[in-house]
Amino acid sequence: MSLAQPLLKARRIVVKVGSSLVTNEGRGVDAAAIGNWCRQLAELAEQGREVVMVSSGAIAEGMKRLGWASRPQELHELQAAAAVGQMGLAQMYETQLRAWGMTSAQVLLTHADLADRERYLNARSTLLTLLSHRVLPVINENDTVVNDEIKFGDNDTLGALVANLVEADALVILTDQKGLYSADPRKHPDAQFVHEAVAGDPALELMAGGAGSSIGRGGMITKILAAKRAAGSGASTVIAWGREPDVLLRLARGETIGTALLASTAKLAARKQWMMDHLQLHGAVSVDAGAAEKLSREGKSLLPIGVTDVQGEFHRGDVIAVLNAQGRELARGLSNYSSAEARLIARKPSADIARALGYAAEAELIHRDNMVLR
Ligand SMILES: Nc1ncnc2c1ncn2[C@@H]1O[C@H](COP(=O)(O)OP(=O)(O)O)[C@@H](O)[C@H]1O
Ligand SMILES: N[C@@H](CCC(=O)OP(=O)(O)O)C(=O)O
Repeated sequence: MSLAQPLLKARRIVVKVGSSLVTNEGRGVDAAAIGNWCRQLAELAEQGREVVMVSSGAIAEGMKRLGWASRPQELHELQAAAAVGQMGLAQMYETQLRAWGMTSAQVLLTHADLADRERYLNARSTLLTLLSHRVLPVINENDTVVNDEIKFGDNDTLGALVANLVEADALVILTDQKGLYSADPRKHPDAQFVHEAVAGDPALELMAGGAGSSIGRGGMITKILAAKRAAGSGASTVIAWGREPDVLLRLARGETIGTALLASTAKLAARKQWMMDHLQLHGAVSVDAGAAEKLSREGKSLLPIGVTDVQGEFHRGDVIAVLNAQGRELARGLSNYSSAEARLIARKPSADIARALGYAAEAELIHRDNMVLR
């Protein structure tokens, strides 16, 4: 049986690295390890792939800089450590990526940012814009502003949410083990290696234990759940050892290293299903026959020029219906503009949006990737 190669054809990839790898088990930001991944990231970019990095390590690095031997219990102490350590992380990625000719950007996110539809769309647009400029975003949780309830808690979950956000084709989780075993290999040296499985298979959750070191947080269970979440938007996950030589390049060449957790649904179908299940209607726009034809027959985005009427009050990021001249619902999707803005730009060419509003977000009122035909 030949094994799947989730990265071989992946165009957009999210790579997550854990604290113990990034900080060499808490000894401090590991320049050699980060340099190694950055070299590979630059080569992937050279191949025309878009990569987003999700890196942990801020708390571990901050603790080292502050001279703290053990991890504090107090949340604000952890947040302070993260603020200190994030400087070192960002500096290291910036320096190493620049050495390989890459421009990097720092993005700090919280759960609340992605739960709020407007901020979700803003984060998505910013990340996609960075990628379109061939900039490599380096993401971490914004530890300064999070409390227990709204924390991602572990960066595996953040990696999966970013994969959903940018509609990545694949998520790579680099850790201190070769992949998933049938039980925690630190406690069960005879555990069997899992080469491939379907993401979301409940049997996987029984195999996975908690963190193996005092540095990492989530352990294998959060990686299994992250793979399930990433599969929700059609991305397959690979869990692999971060110190495996040329791990990213070899995965991209189709080598079967680590554990592949495969998404069973296609990317766009999964995302659209998610939209249908989660979002309620906030308003509607009527469109002319030309726009109706473009949407229904050609699967195109809805541009403001085709909009003849705007109904209800909605915000950027709300779901609205698209109606034809007879009032039949053709589609629904996420609006890039509020109802007030939509009224100002209706019937106008997209080139006039900036003049009408004083700024332009997107050329489309609803992008086709954010739209489901009825
Ligand atoms: N079934 C399993 N297979 C592999 N590793 C496991 C398993 N169950 C628990 N673990 C533990 O998970 C650890 C990796 O998680 P963690 O320490 O949080 O790393 P990271 O910092 O990379 O997120 C491994 O070192 C291992 O001890
Ligand atoms: N934002 C925290 C993330 C901690 C965390 O999730 O670590 P890990 O389980 O090693 O990915 C930090 O940078 O320290």
